[in-house]
Amino acid sequence: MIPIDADTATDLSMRALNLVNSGIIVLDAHHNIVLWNGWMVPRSARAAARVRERSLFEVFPELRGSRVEAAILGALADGTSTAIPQTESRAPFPLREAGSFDGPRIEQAITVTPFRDGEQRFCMIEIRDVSGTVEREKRLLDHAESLRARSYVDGLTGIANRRYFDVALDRELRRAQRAKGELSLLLIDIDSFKAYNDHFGHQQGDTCLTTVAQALAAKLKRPADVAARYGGEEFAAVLPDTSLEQARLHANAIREHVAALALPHAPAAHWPMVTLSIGVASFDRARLREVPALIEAADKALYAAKRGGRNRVVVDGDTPAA
Ligand SMILES: Nc1nc2c(ncn2[C@@H]2O[C@H](COP(=O)(O)OP(=O)(O)OP(=O)(O)O)[C@@H](O)[C@H]2O)c(=O)[nH]1
Repeated sequence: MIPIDADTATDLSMRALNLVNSGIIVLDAHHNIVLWNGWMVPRSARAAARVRERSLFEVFPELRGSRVEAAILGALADGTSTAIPQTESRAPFPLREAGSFDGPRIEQAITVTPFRDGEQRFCMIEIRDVSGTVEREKRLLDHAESLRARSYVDGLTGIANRRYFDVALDRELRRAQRAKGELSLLLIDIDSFKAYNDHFGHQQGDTCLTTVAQALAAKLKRPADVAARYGGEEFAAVLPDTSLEQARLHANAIREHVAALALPHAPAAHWPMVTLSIGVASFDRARLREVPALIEAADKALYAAKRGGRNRVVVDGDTPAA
């Protein structure tokens, strides 16, 4: 091995420092820059010769009052090391992708480490580019968010699915119980849908389901109202702050709206156009205070609407249809 003298070793150290894949700045006790490595040059658009012996806060005045300034003061005064993760202070140094003058700032993770040379104090600032990590994190969060949103949406009709309905009904029922409020539930079924499928085919059946779902959602105007596909050709609506009689009116408006679309039905159906039967029940402290009882009451009313001839609304407590 060829022996290396001290000067050569220093020269090699400097060259290695310029190859490091993060920003290295060394400051003296007066915050003046004594070292500015090669990584910093294209990202700050400042050559080492232009910044050496100048105060860091003169080169980057915006660092005044920042977490970075506090860390530097701490390092030079008390010898404290500080790590500033990107989550705490995203991009304190105005550094950009090499060659880009107006692009977004590089996301930065920063460490400030004090050291001494004899009596003299220094501190080293290391800046790592964590933009890739931040971007990946953001993509993962976006992906998780879209999965969560999709897991609550019915794939065919685009309205809320059964899972969302269960969550919403449970939440609204608890709220009604707590606040002594009102809450109504509609169970909605497309009449003679088997005949529709048999006559027009399953694909047109799917289109019909989507049209009805969208018409139902469009009739529910309050933000807290929920229209959901309950299963198959059955839908449900959760209507907070709505009494039984108000819910009857809503249900009739929905029924009339869908009948007025005049979607042609199969010859074997009860009515010449696509129609709905709707059962209505409301939260009732004495009798219908839990989800299963409320659903059962709405389902019984729906069954009565079917027996009563379809294309009608039956409300829990109405005289049973003949
Ligand atoms: N096209 C399509 N049809 C569906 C879907 N889900 C359920 N159905 C059909 O809906 C029909 C429901 O039929 P039934 O439960 O016998 O009731 P109905 O013919 O609507 O008669 P009533 O409810 O008594 O008026 C069945 O033929 C199911 O195949 C779906 O996602 N797409």
